[in-house]
Amino acid sequence: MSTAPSAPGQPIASTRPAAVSATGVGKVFASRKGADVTALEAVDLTIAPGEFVSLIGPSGCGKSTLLRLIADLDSPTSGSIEVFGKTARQARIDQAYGIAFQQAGLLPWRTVRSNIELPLELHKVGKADRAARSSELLALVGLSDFADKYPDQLSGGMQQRVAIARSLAESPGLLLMDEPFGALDEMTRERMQTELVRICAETGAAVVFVTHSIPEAVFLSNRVVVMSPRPGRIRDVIAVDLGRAEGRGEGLREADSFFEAVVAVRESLHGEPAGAPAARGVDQR
Ligand SMILES: Nc1ncnc2c1ncn2[C@@H]1O[C@H](COP(=O)(O)OP(=O)(O)OP(=O)(O)O)[C@@H](O)[C@H]1O
Repeated sequence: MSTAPSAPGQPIASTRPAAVSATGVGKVFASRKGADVTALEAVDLTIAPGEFVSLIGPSGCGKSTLLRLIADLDSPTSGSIEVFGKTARQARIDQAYGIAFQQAGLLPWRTVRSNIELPLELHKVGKADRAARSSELLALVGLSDFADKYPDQLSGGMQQRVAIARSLAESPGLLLMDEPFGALDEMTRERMQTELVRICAETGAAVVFVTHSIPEAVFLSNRVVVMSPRPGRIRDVIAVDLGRAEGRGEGLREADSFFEAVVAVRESLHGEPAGAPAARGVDQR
């Protein structure tokens, strides 16, 4: 995947509509007591089809709020959001994206297969097509042997893989993920990251990924969006070029390029001036 955005917050060049286009987005939560909370201010961000973008920033800086606005689970107070050239509302109606959050959110009384098939069932996809699609997805996330198990018979990492398979059921061009690996142990988390890179390469989905983990953001992303403390604004957009999915093995986590990108994101988060020596070799736009 190409990773050469043309300007801060701008996507890689493409003639297709952007996966996400946020322009001047602000969000104020009104309070009855008069102490309104400005969660987001003047957020401009364009994400290209197939691009993986992480949002990172201090607690309460508005990462989840931005994701919820893209998903049309809430509305911006100012500015606008488009998903594949449609309003966020229309994109939701058209099922233009899949969602995966920290809790896998599986239905305990349904098998793994029928959890994955749920969105298809809700959209009246026929039984045979559902079965074919869920078999494909089970293979994609490496759970073919667990199709008939129930969620409580799976580990946390396996449950997250089911949730990811479910979010991919309708072949969305965009995945919205809010700390999907936050509850996993470190080893499982790293394995899941490797799998997610592979799945994204195979499906071509763009991803907006909220995380608190700098290494996770760097390992997964084409660009890391660093947000400032509340009111959340985009402080920096750091392009990361760690190569194609096939090359992102475990060794990459010990490579200089990985380390340099981690340092660049860390320094940006801590508010150090762009262009600090440790950020050399990483695009700091
Ligand atoms: N429904 C709401 N009503 C009022 N305030 C809200 C609401 N949702 C979020 N906020 C406030 O907006 C700000 C941003 O919250 P948000 O959950 O987006 O932050 P975050 O960066 O995702 O935080 P964390 O990293 O801790 O999950 C916070 O101050 C939060 O208290």
